Amino acid sequence: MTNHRQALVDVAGLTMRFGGLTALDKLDMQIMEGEILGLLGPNGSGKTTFFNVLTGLYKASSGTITYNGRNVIGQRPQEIYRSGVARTFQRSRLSLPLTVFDNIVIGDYQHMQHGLFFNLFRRRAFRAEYDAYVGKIEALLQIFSPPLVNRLFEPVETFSMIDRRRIEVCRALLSRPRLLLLDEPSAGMTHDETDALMEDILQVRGKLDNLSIVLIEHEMNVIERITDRCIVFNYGKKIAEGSYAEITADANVQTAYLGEAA
Ligand SMILES: Nc1ncnc2c1ncn2[C@@H]1O[C@H](COP(=O)(O)OP(=O)(O)OP(=O)(O)O)[C@@H](O)[C@H]1O
Repeated sequence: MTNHRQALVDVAGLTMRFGGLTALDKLDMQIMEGEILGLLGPNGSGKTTFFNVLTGLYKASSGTITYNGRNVIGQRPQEIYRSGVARTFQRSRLSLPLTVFDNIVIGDYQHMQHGLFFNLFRRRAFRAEYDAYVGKIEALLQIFSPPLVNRLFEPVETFSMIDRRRIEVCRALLSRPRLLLLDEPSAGMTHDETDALMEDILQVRGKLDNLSIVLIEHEMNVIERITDRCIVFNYGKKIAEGSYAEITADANVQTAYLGEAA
């Protein structure tokens, strides 16, 4: 961990309106190279909207997100993905009857030489690309979750919840992103499963050089354990920023959470 990190992403004046609702309100923030940044805030505070704008699913009403020296606002999701931003979703996007291999490859179809359907249905003709994918996926699973390597061609529906989550994270990592966005990876898992998944994520960060991770998470023990820094949203604004200890001691953060519970 170095103290002189560069900003990988620079967000300035980012505003996202849905009709009369302002989901992101003149947001200024940075994501630093190699950090694990926790994104916190009450329900509806704009966290997922931020991911959706950063990955090109929504076009911001105003403001900029500078990544790789370019403003991503207005770029298509595929362009942003190809430039190294990958994500997981709050709800699983796995196709349960398909194998681990197929699910992971589908996630990367934008990088494929011959397009998704060509590859899925004409595998023999494109053996070389197929073999390269098997090799890449095995290498990734070996880093992330070695027991999954031997189950590459089993359907996802036969896997536990935590393994499914691992598969989703591997799918996001296949493109070797510089920035990985994880939307509530602990959702639906037990404490033990969550602990194990977080351990895996720390392992991955240790092995994939300079990967930045932004984690939306409600489990405070997860945030405390794996983040280097946290940012707290409330009503689409950044209300606090700092270490876990700093943000949990912050009066504005306490009010935002207590206000929600009241
Ligand atoms: N596509 C949309 N159309 C209209 N309103 C939306 C849309 N997406 C999000 N919103 C609204 O924007 C606000 C922020 O939602 P968002 O999902 O970003 O919050 P969040 O912090 O991720 O919440 P949670 O922790 O519940 O996932 C909410 O009021 C939500 O209803």
